[in-house]
Amino acid sequence: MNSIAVKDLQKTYAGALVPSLSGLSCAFAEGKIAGLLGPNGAGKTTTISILCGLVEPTGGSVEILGMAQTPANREAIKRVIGVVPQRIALYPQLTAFENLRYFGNLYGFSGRPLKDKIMHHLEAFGLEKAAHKETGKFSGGMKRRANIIASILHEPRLLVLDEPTAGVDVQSRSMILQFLRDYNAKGNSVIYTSHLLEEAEQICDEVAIIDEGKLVTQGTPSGLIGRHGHCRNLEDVFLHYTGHAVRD
Ligand SMILES: Nc1ncnc2c1ncn2[C@@H]1O[C@H](COP(=O)(O)OP(=O)(O)OP(=O)(O)O)[C@@H](O)[C@H]1O
Repeated sequence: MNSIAVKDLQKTYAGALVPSLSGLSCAFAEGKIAGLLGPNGAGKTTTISILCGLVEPTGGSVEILGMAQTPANREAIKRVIGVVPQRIALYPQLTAFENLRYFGNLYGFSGRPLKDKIMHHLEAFGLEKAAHKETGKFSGGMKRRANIIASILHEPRLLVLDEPTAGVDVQSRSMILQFLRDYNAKGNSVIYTSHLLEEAEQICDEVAIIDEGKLVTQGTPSGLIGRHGHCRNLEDVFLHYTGHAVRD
């Protein structure tokens, strides 16, 4: 089974002159860590927003863990997918614990089991001492780690993260990457976006490079590097396919 499969995905935002996605097709096998890579404006966030049902595509089809993304499957998909957005989705005036209790309640958890679950994750992410601190007072790395916990309370089989390691220090990044490896080792699928190609090369079983709303290539990092004699690493592969011109 695939973790996700999108076919001929199209998206033109209301009022936009050019499409953000123009026929994107790609699929990742279940149980892998997959990277969705591309330059600024390639359509990564749009794709992720469509995968998690926040943005309606203008065309094409989406399957999540074998389920077509239809209104009838919305609830079933919500139970198996966890989404960590690029922007921090926490209430700054609430403590970490209060934020996580709120998100846990949304998934139907409450009482002692929810409290234990929250404390377990806070500890795993090195945030137990900050449990009762307002998240507005957290550092960038602490906010990112708490943001991830909010998305895994229901133990989704598929975790989708939009630039989870952007702008965090080395320690938080290392903790987040180890978490992704451990979460994947339990049999869960992970799809994530990043501009850090060295990181993606290390952590991803498979990557898809997209540009201008289309797939340009897909494969394992070593397979893609080996395909081109002049490419020493994933960054060389990325530049080979997307060029050196800067993007708006
Ligand atoms: N809400 C929106 N309304 C109009 N255009 C949008 C909207 N969101 C994104 N776009 C446009 O769609 C295109 C793809 O954007 P998207 O954010 O999906 O790319 P991205 O690959 O995630 O880029 P980045 O690496 O900069 O985050 C861009 O041209 C962007 O300006």
